[in-house]
Amino acid sequence: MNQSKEQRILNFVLQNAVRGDPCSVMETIDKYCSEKEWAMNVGDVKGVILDKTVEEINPKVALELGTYCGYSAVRIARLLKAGSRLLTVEFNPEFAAIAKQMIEFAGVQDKVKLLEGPSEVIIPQLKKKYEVDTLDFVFLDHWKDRYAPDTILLQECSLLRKGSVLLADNIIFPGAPEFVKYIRNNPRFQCRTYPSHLEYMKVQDAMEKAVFLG
Ligand SMILES: Cc1ccc(Cc2cc(O)c(O)c(C(=O)NC/C=C/[C@H]3O[C@@H](n4cnc5c(N)ncnc54)[C@H](O)[C@@H]3O)c2)cc1
Ligand SMILES: [Mg+2]
Repeated sequence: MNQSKEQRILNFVLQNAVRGDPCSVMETIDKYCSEKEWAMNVGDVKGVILDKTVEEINPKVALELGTYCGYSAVRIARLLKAGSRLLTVEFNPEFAAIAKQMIEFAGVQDKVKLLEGPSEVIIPQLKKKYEVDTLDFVFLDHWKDRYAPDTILLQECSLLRKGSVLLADNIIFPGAPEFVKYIRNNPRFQCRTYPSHLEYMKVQDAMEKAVFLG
């Protein structure tokens, strides 16, 4: 049975990246996806916006929705201080298995907990089952029509506190119109748009940062 693109990306990392070196893993994925097969990782250009946001917040507890191959999980986890953790949610078992291997190869497994299942099921379990009080940072990069409902769900589950920061990928391409409408008109969020480019392409994209005001 021929391999999936995601399996080919993982194999390329296992054969070409330096084990235990998160930057080497990110660079290797970016190299493969810009030269051989495009894939929907946040990538090296928007990745800098992600890095700056994580460094500014220095989150103790971070949540990622949509692990995919684990590129942004590695990217975020490499910046987390000792004792901080990233919970990343992925419902596709094949992608979850690939991401798990990617995270372990990068050597950030002690900071990352991969939760397999749909965000709408996992989010309501975060407090009791995963011992979360509130989230300092949330990276949204899953199906774009889930951004708004999951942002509402996070609030309903009291997982956001004054100052919690959401960062959403793909505000322009593929776009998340319901989310943008919801968040920008919402007095409980302070929003800012970061124009950028789609990963590995000369296509306009943007990220939206939304700070919960409590
Ligand atoms: C054809 C085409 C390709 C790519 C683009 C451009 C483009 C560029 C980008 O940066 C993109 O992020 C995307 C994009 O669609 N991302 C969706 C990413 C989903 C991942 O998250 C997983 N997932 C999806 N919903 C859930 C959920 N509820 N609970 C748990 N996991 C979920 C999936 O299992 C995938 O692992 C697209 C435009 C058009
Ligand atoms: Mg994306």
